[in-house]
Amino acid sequence: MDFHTLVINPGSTSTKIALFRNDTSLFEETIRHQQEELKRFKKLMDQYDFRKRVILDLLKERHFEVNDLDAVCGRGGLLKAIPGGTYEVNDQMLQDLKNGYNGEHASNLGGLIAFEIADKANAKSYIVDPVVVDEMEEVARISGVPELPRKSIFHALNQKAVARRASEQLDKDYEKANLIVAHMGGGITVGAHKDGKVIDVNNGLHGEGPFSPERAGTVPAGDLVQLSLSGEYYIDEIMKKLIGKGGLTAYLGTSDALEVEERIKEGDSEAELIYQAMAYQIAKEIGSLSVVFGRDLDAIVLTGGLAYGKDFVENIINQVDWIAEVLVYPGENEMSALNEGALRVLKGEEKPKVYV
Ligand SMILES: Nc1ncnc2c1ncn2[C@@H]1O[C@H](COP(=O)(O)OP(=O)(O)O)[C@@H](O)[C@H]1O
Ligand SMILES: CCCC(=O)OP(=O)(O)O
Repeated sequence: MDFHTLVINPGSTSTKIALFRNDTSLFEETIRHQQEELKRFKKLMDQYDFRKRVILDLLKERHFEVNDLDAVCGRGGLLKAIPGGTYEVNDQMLQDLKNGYNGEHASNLGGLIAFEIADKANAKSYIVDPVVVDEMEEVARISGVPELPRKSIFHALNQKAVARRASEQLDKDYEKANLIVAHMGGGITVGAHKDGKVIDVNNGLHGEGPFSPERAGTVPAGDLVQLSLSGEYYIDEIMKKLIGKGGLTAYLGTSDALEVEERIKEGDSEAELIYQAMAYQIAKEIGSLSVVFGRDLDAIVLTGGLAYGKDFVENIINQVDWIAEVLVYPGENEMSALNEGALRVLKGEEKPKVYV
């Protein structure tokens, strides 16, 4: 029997869509959204109709009938912290995605849009390895302020998929490998994968780790408090400085690394400094996680959209290759990882987990 699965992956700077027949990709497309285009939406949920329309228009262009779908699998979402796996979308999940239980991120739209499209087609809807997968060790949760424990919010789906690929290349079981994986996209997360678990990782959403094309990363905490209380900004404006309008966007007015690279080629020294600083912060994050493994690190893995940037990647490698071998997998494997998660359930090889 053939299973047709539509995969939906809303990211901070793009909407990715793919259609699979069993494990064969029939098409995959990335629609990049300029800041200008998303700026008109005040809240994430305001993007719902826009992102759904993008997906449905594309299916129409490809002459694919929604009713022929067996499943729709979305990337989700800022739910409660949960173990990895495939979850069927249910009412509790819809509610938590809508309310942003752990905050706002484009992937909240993944499960919601998947459910609506699947519901109309009488198909199943799932999410796989959402950004809240939490395998952190207790020692890594301590932040220094008891009311503010560190949280595991990261590119779980791609980090896990790429870590498995790297382990295979190293001829090791993922469950026995020691890896540092840096996912470098609209957000940037760097995770310590030990024996198949991500035991430490920066919270890629809420102001921790390297700055990214659209996020601030770690900022001086006291100064942030002062700025927040200065009376010059509403809370939403401060949050936007951390997520959405931080990082490259704040310094250079764009989240598009290709544009930044173009500007550097044309001699823009400000663009060069900021781009170098982003590479420097990623290298420092990798360096700090390396102590988790002592001398037993198998490899450092670079992935995500920014890993296509040759000079950018070279810059990071030059700073960290003394620590361990560096493997580079540009882009991400999220679409096939989502499809595989749904397919395992559709084929009855695995039971879907229930979100409560
Ligand atoms: N060929 C490329 N060279 C350098 N940077 C690239 C390339 N392709 C995409 N990028 C950059 O990668 C970032 C987006 O990465 P991606 O993983 O697609 O993000 P997300 O899924 O978080 O939206 C953007 O800054 C984009 O400009
Ligand atoms: C850290 C949560 C996942 C994330 O940041 O995804 P994008 O880079 O796609 O925005």
